[in-house]
Amino acid sequence: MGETGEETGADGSMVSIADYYAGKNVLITGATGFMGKVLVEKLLRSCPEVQTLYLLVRPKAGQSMQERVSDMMKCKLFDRVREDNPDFHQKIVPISSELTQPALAISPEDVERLTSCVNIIFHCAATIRFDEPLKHALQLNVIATQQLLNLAQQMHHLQAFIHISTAYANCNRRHIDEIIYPPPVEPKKLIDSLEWMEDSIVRDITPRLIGDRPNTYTYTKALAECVVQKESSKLSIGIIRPSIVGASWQEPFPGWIDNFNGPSGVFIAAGKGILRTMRANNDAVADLIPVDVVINLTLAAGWYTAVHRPKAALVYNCTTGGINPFHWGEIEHHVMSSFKRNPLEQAFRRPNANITSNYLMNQYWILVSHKFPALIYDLYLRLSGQKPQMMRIFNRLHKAIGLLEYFSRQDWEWNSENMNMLMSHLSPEDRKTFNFDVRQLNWPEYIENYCIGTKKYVLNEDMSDIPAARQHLRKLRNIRYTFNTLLLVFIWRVFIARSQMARNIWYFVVSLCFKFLSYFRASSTLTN
Ligand SMILES: CCCCCCCCCCCCCCCCCC(=O)SCCNC(=O)CCNC(=O)[C@H](O)C(C)(C)COP(=O)(O)OP(=O)(O)OC[C@H]1O[C@@H](n2cnc3c(N)ncnc32)[C@H](O)[C@@H]1OP(=O)(O)O
Ligand SMILES: NC(=O)C1=CN([C@@H]2O[C@H](COP(=O)(O)OP(=O)(O)OC[C@H]3O[C@@H](n4cnc5c(N)ncnc54)[C@H](OP(=O)(O)O)[C@@H]3O)[C@@H](O)[C@H]2O)C=CC1
Repeated sequence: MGETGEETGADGSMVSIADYYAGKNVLITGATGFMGKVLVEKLLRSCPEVQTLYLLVRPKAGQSMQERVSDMMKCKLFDRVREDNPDFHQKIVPISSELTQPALAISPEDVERLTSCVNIIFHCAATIRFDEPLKHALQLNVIATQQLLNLAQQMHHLQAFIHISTAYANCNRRHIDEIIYPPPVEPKKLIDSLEWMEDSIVRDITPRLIGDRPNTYTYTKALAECVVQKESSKLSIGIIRPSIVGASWQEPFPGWIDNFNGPSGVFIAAGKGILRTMRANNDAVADLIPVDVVINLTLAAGWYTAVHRPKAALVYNCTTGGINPFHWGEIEHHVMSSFKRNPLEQAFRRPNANITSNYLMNQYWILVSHKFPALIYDLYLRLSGQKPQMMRIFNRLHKAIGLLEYFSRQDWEWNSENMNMLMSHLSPEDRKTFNFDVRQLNWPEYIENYCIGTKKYVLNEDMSDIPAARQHLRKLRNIRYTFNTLLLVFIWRVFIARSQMARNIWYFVVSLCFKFLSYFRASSTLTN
């Protein structure tokens, strides 16, 4: 490990976060991902004196790493940085790297360059898929982390290594402290044993290995924490554990989001009127955390780790539930009302999703509100000479929500003392610039911006089209009324009009309703 971070400025006062990053060379993995992009943007905007950002990037989908990084910098997320400094791209140096390859596939020249100048590492890259085969998740989330740590140890001027984990790495526990729990298995042993196994054998034993964790993602993230901890005597390490990372709260502008992960895909499916039911506990805490909060905390933790050099790796549970709780029932309410005010274009049905913790109820609504309409719509498509597609969409949706339900049906308690400790070390100015105080978060406002963000930045829909989208919802409502009326007439003709007994029951029910109505009217006249 290289030199220490400067604890105080020239006047003896504690250096601010921006002052600390001034002149520093920063290495970032996962910079093309959702959180990585926000990290790069914030560093450039709020720490304008930072020297160079080295981004480990792989070529992908026919694009070279240079092209990918140039595209990334054109993104709307960087508008504010571009305004402040049109030449900001000069601070960014992409380094070709495929994290699943030996030595991360970094060229010897680049290794030389990195080891001689990097001061701080932010390790964001990971596979976050819940259905990732164990071998691949292990390769990327654990082995690549180990290789990055090996590289970090060769760096002469490294002051801090910040690893992004997840608050759900230990989701097999109800209460989660800011400590690294013993691993479910010794990572090295697992790596050695899986190496010679065929993929089909690994697939068969995966459920036994992951035990009471829901997927290979949380399992390998737990193993990665242990791998990181093992190096904490040689490096100054911080581990950030965010819960469910959502759209931005304030920075660089409210509601920025660029993917379907976590709740975003659920919100969109509900806004499009496709998703009508999902298993979730109304009263369970929905531990969403805005991406800008996570990034502010990450940068502050980088500063703290470099300046204070804690003896053991410090873990920061970055969650909202214990500080400013909000529940899935409330999320459902606000998401629905937001999409009614700001509808998405070309909705399949009017947005009306309900969550329930009851398995049978959910199955009933899947049948009535998902499969039946999909069947009718596919029939319509077939009859009009088009390819049926709705059932296929629902099957994919059911697979996705099936993987998410583990997280929406229960809640966890996270201790977040280190987050509070970190906040207490910031100057009032830094507390504003790198705000991660979620007590100030106004949930209804945040959810509204989140939903608008999915519309604008994920679906690329224009806000000026909202009147047309509203008109479309009115059309859908009229179709529903017409359909219900036709169904009632059909039921009457087929079942009631043909049987005396059914007619008697029908008249009895109708007269009971009338009696109830006149009683209700009479009693309300008396009270007035
Ligand atoms: C109003 C109701 C209120 C409800 C309240 C309840 C909400 C509950 C939400 C609970 C969230 C819990 C999250 C827990 C997070 C743990 C935190 C973390 O650490 S880790 C972070 C969390 N990690 C995660 O969240 C990862 C979870 N995701 C996965 O594991 C996989 O995506 C998959 C298995 C679900 C689908 O795999 P597969 O079938 O192979 O599909 P591909 O992936 O290959 O995508 C193909 C295409 O489809 C697109 N698209 C994708 N999703 C959706 C969608 N929902 N819709 C539409 N589209 C979607 C996608 O963009 C792509 O487009 P293109 O590029 O082709 O154009
Ligand atoms: N999103 C969330 O809700 C949460 C995320 N986290 C953690 O935050 C971190 C970032 O997550 P997020 O930004 O959402 O994830 P994304 O999937 O958006 O980004 C993943 C990043 O990792 C890179 N990467 C993946 N595989 C490789 C590879 N083989 N070689 C090089 N780079 C690779 C991706 O690059 P490429 O563009 O080339 O694919 C991308 O830049 C992860 O560690 C995750 O575990 C923790 C809690 C919640």
